[in-house]
Amino acid sequence: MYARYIPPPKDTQQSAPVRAVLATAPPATPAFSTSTPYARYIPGQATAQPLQPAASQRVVFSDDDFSANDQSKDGRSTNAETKGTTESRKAKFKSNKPEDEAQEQSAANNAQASKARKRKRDEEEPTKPSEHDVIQGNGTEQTEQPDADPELELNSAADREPAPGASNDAIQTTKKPPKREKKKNKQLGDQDIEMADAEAALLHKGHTSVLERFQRSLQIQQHLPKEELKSTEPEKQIEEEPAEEHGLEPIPQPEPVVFDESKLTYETLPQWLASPIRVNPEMKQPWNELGISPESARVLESKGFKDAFAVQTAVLPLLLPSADRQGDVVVAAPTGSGKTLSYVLPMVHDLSRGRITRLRALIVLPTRDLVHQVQLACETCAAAFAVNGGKRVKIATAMGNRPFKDEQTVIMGEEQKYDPEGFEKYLRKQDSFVDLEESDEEDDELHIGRTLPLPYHVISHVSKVDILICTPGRLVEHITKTPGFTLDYVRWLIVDEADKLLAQDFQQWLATVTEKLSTAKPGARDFPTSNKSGVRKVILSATMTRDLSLLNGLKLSRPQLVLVEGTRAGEQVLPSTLSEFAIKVREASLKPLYLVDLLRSKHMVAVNKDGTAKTKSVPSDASDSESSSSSESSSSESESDSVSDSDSDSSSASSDREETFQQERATTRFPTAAKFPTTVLIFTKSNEAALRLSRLLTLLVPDLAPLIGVLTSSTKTARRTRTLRAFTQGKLRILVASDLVSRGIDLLNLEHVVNYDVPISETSYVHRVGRTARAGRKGCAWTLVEFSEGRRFWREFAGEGKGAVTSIVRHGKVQRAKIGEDVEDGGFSEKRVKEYEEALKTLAKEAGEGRK
Ligand SMILES: Nc1ncnc2c1ncn2[C@@H]1O[C@H](COP(=O)(O)OP(=O)(O)OP(=O)(O)O)[C@@H](O)[C@H]1O
Repeated sequence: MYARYIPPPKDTQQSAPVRAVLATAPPATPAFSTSTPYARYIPGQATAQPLQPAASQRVVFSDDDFSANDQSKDGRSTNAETKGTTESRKAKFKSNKPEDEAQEQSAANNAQASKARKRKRDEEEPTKPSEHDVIQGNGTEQTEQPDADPELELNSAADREPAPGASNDAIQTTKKPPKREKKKNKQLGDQDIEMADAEAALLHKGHTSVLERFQRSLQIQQHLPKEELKSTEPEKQIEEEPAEEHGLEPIPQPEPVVFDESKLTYETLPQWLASPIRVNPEMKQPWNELGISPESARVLESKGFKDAFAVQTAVLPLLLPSADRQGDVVVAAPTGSGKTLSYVLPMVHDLSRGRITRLRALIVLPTRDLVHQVQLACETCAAAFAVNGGKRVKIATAMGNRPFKDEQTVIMGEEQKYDPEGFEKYLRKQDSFVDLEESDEEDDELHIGRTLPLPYHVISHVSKVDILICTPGRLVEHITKTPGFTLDYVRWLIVDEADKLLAQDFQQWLATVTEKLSTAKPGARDFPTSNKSGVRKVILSATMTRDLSLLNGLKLSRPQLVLVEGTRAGEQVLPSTLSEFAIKVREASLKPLYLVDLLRSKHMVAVNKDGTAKTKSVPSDASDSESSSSSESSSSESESDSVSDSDSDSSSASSDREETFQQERATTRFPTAAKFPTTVLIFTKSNEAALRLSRLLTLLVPDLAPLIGVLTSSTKTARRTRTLRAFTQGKLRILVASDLVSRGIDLLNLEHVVNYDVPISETSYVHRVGRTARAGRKGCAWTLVEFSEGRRFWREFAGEGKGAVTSIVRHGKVQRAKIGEDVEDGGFSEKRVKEYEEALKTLAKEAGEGRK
C-alpha cells in the first residue's frame, strides 16, 4: 500500500509542497470524481488547483509511507506525519528481529495487492462508491488516497479502449470525426449514436489521460532534480523498480525516546546510589594499614583512637591521596559510628602537607555545639599530623557566638606588601571617595580593611586559618562581608548532618558556596604533590537523604556512597548496641509520674562495664573563654543563623526562669552520683516543655534535683557548654532537652535516652536515640507512648503492626516495658497523684511570678 500525504485542505493547499500528491478528483470526469479516490500528481498546479474538502477521502499512513514521503522538502512535517512516524517507530520497536520484519512486509504486500484488486473492481463500477471512502478522523476530515494508483487508472482506461492500434484514430476523432464514422453514424439509430458517443468519450478520456501523463513526466524530468523526481511518483517507481533503488527504504530515524515513567525505586537510582560501597559494621583496622604513618597513629592512640572504626576503614582509602582518580564521597552511617574522624583525618593529613596558610577547607554544620565538637576532632588530628615535620594546620570557627568583627580578625589578617603602582591606585581611589559619615555601624562591623597602608605599600588580606568550621549562615556572612575572604584556595568542602543542611537552605548558603567553588583561579586549589585538583566534597549523615534534587545542589563529581552492610540508600540504621523500649502511658495527664517511675526503676542502671565513663569529646576550653569574653551578650541563645528548632518559644522569660532553676541546683554543688547510677537524656517536644519538665522533676524527686540539668535552644551558648561539660564529668546525671541536642552531640557516657514526647519524624527518632550506644558502647532508648500515639509509634517508628512502614533498620525489636502504676489495679496511688497536683500548683505559681 502506498499512501500519500495529503495536506489538510484549509491551510496547506496554498503551501503544499510541489511533490505532494493531490487527491482531488479530475474535474473533467465527474463520474470518476465523486467516486474514485485516485490521487494524481500535477506539477506546478499544487497551489493553483485547490484541494476539495475531502469528505470522501481519508489518509492512512503505512510505515513505508513515512519512510519515503514523510520528509517534506523543507524539513517540516505535519501532525499527521508525526503521528504516522511515531506509529512507524512503535512498529519498529516492537519487532526487532529481521524475520518479524519480513513477515510484516509480506503481510503489507498482501494487503496492498488485495487493495489494488479491490480498487480495480471499484473502478470498473465507478458509480458505486465504496463504504470506506468517507471517514472522519480526529475531528478533521483529511484527504486520503488509500488505494490511489495512477497506473491502475491508466490500465483501467486502457481496458476500455478497443485496441492499441485504434488509439490514434480515437485521438483524431476528438478533433475532427472522420467521414467514415460520420457516415456510419448517420446509418445508426439514435440509440446507437448515444452509445457511440459514450464510447468515444471513454476513448477520449483514456487517451487524454495517457497524454497528460506523458507530458507531465516530461515536465518533471526537465524541471525537477533526480531526487525530487523520485519522490514525486513513488507509486510508479515502486512498481517499476526495486524499492531499494528508489529511496523507499526507511529513512534512518533517531532512536525512539523512551520515557521512563517508572517510580523511583532502589533499582532506578543512579548507579552511585544504587551500588554503594558497603561496610561491615564490625570491621576494625589498624591506622597504619590505612596509610597513616606510625607516628601519627601513635598520637591518635594516645587520644583514645586505637584502631579505625568500620566507617573509617571504608572512607579513608577514598579520601587519602591515591593514584586513582578520586571523586566526592557521600557517607550514610549510623549515629556514633565515627563519621567525624573519617573525614577530619584525611583532610588534615592532606592540608598538613601544605606550606602556606590559606583557607583550604570548610566544614559546615548545623549547630554551634557541633562546631565545637568537630573543632576538638580537628585539633586532635592537627596534632597527629604535625609530628612528622608536617604543617600544624590552623583551625578556626565561625558560628555567630561572638561579634562579627572578632570572628573576622580571627579568620583574616592583613599584610603590607611593597607595590608602588598599587599604592598610587589606592591614593586615587581615596581622593574620589567621600566619607559622608565618619563611622557607621557597617564600618564598625567590617573591622578588616581599616588599616592604612605604609607608603608605596598595599594592604593584602590573607587567611589566618587552613580550616574553617562554621554554621552556614555565618559562612555566607563572611563570604559577602569580610574583605579578602575567598574560597579560591578551598580544597575540601565537608557538609556534616547533610540532610538537615540541605533541607533547610539557610540564606541560600549552598548556592552561594558552590558558585564560589566552581569559579577559581586555575591551579589555586592544587597541591604539587597531590593528584587531586579541584574541590573534594564529603557529605555525611546518619539519616542521609535520597532526594536527588537535594543532592544535585551539591554538584557532586564522581560520587561514591558508603553504606553499612545490609542496608540501602535512604534507610536509617540504628546502632547494633542499642536496645529500644516502649512504655504505654495509660493516663496522659499523669505522664510525668510514668517518667518518675522509670527514673526510679530497676532499668536505670549502668549498662556498660565502665559505667558512665567520662568522655573526651565535649568542648571544655572553648566554653570558658566564651563565657569570659565580651561576646556572651551577643552569643544569642537561638541558633538564628543555622538552626530552626522545632519549637519557637525561646523567650527571655523562660531563659530567666531556667537561670533561676540552675542557680538553685548549683547551691548543692553536684553531690556524688551514688543516688543515680547511670546517665539519662530526656527529650521533650519544645524548649518550654523541657523547662517545665525539668522543674517538675526537681519537685517530684527532690533528691535527684542536683543531678538534673536542662538544655534548650534558648540556653545561652556558654551555659549550654557548661551543662554538657558537667554531664560528661558525671556531675549532672539527668539532662532534659529539646531537639536541639538531638543531632550530632557526642556524649559518650550517656546510657539512656528517654523520648518523653514521641519525636515528630523517623529521622528525629534516629538522631535522638543515637545520642546513646555510640562508638560501640551499649545504650537504651525509652519512649513514653500515649494511647493516641500508639498506632503511629508502632507503625512508623517500630515498624510493627498492620501497614507498618518505616525506613528505620534495627537489629532487634522494640520491646514493651511496663512502668508506673504503683497500685494493683494498674493506677497510681492517691497520695502520688496528690503530690503531683501540688507540684503542678507550685509550677503554675512560679510561672506566674516569672511573668510579673
Ligand atoms: N577510631 C576510633 N576509636 C575510638 N573511638 C572513636 C573512633 N572514631 C570515633 N570515635 C569516637 O566515637 C564517637 C562517635 O563518633 P562521631 O561523633 O564521629 O560519630 P558520628 O558517626 O559522627 O555520629 P552522629 O551521626 O551522631 O554525629 C566519638 O566519641 C568519637 O570520639
